[in-house]
Amino acid sequence: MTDQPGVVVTGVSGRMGQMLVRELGRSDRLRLSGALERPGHAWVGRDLGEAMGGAPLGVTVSDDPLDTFARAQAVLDFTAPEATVEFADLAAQARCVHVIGTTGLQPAHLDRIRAAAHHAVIVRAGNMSLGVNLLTRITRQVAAALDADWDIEIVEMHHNRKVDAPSGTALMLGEAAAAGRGVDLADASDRGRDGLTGARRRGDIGFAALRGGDVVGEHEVIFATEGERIVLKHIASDRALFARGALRAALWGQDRAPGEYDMLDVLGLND
Ligand SMILES: NC(=O)C1=CN([C@@H]2O[C@H](COP(=O)(O)OP(=O)(O)OC[C@H]3O[C@@H](n4cnc5c(N)ncnc54)[C@H](O)[C@@H]3O)[C@@H](O)[C@H]2O)C=CC1
Ligand SMILES: O=C(O)C1=N[C@H](C(=O)O)C[C@H](O)C1
Repeated sequence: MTDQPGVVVTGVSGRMGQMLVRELGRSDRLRLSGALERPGHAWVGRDLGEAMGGAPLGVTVSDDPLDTFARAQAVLDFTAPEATVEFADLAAQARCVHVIGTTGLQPAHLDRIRAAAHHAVIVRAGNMSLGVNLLTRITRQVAAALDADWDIEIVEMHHNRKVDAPSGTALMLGEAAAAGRGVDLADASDRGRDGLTGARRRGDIGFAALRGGDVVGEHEVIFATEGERIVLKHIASDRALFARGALRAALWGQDRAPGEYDMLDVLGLND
């Protein structure tokens, strides 16, 4: 028996799920205690290591969240919005730290997550990397220093399997720019221009999403005015950095008071 916190990885066959398992294998502070996939998935009932094409890990892939969460202290969740809100309820019941990386969450999903956070620790971020979280701080600062003569555009590119747009990261950067400017993103956001759109509205924060190939994640915040542009850019070239951020959040959340936190809290970048 070990006193390292036990961790469940949900969506374990996914791009992030498998990366989380690899990073847990390297950790000497957390141990993999369970693996979850959706009911009907081919991996359910199989040894996780073998399903991943390697040596047995002694962990059987389950489709029963209640049972796996009951034997864990943390849940690492990079799945899909409907799954994530169900896991938020169940992880809170089991008093597990729920680390949510899932993006594409709509207001109703966010309300349910907020309710679950009354009972347990939830760390949620559209991007778990240090670089992007720092970039949100820089974006807020630059936006605060410039007036609306500077147009703000956020451009992101991801792999061709991504199902949500704009990315969670782009929205985090948009929120940061809006906060710096002292406006509400919901009022200022301009998404998906097409056709005869008319001229750009002063003060808008524009979003553009590109999809192609195997791009892990690239984000640019562009501040453009007459005669000059400032471009802030982050490039993620390895999903391991998101996984390492999630493990750090799971550890940070142990023994913390219930509530909803983000990676700025975990990284000590919140003011
Ligand atoms: N916050 C961050 O740092 C990052 C967030 N993401 C987000 O994580 C999510 C997943 O991304 P990927 O791994 O690329 O997707 P993916 O499609 O490769 O994996 C998702 C997995 O979730 C599983 N799943 C869906 N419903 C489930 C359920 N009810 N129970 C158990 N498993 C279920 C699917 O079967 C699949 O294996 C996306 O929302 C993505 O935007 C991705 C990378 C970094
Ligand atoms: O789906 C992805 O791959 C990613 N999703 C997150 C997002 O929506 O921003 C984080 C990262 O960019 C990769």
